[in-house]
Amino acid sequence: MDGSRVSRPPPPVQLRGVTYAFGSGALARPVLRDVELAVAPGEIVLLTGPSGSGKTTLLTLIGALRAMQQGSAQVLGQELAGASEAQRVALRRRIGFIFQQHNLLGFLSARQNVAMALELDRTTSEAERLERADAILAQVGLGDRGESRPDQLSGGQRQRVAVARALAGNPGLILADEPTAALDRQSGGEVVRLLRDLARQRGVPILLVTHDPRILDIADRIVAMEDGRIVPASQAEPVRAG
Ligand SMILES: Nc1ncnc2c1ncn2[C@@H]1O[C@H](COP(=O)(O)OP(=O)(O)OP(=O)(O)O)[C@@H](O)[C@H]1O
Repeated sequence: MDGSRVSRPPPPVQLRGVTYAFGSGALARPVLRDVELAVAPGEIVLLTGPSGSGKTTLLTLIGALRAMQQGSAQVLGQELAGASEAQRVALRRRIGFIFQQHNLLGFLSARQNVAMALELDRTTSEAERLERADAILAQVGLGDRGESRPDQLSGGQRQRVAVARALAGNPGLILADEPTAALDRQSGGEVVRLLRDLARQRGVPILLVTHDPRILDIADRIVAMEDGRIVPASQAEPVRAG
């Protein structure tokens, strides 16, 4: 048998020649230049680099939060170059997002915030969604705080609710943008270790943008960006411990 014809599933994220600019014409300002990056199944990749190097722009392209301009981005089997808005919306529903600020709704309880992520699943009742939310809140150590609103929780607890919400819909990929930026050292470390452990159990890959040198040890691989390009590890500026 010809082994070369056995088809492997494509990696969850495969970028080729991704180039992106803000503005147009003479005012066009390139922020991503020919980016090549792959994330393997279950892999935890940290994306670091100086402010303005293009990390967040890259993450929002992969998350189908903005339209591609040049190059190819295959994410969970969807090619994003030329994808329609409907295809991008459908892909976003298969990705768990975690942002710097927790982005929880202040007037909803923790369990309602998590259950909301399941609302797109029309096969489940509200009661079932809340039950699933309670189960995942227990996994992030907040089994007894389901009725608390975000303003009744600490920063670290809020971010753990955000982790629960991101995982609740069984995503195929987690994208996180500076998830520890608003947290102190201890709670930041706890949140990302929890995220890593839960993602590992489920085999979900993570791409996480961070400036935080204290959490680099959670990564399977660290990728550095400079001036819109991925730089080989040997050329990357050393990340200084804060
Ligand atoms: N909506 C926008 N319009 C115009 N320029 C933008 C826009 N968003 C970002 N930029 C610019 O694109 C460049 C890359 O920004 P980006 O946020 O991707 O960098 P970053 O590496 O994530 O930075 P940081 O670590 O500070 O968040 C920056 O120079 C930024 O000013």
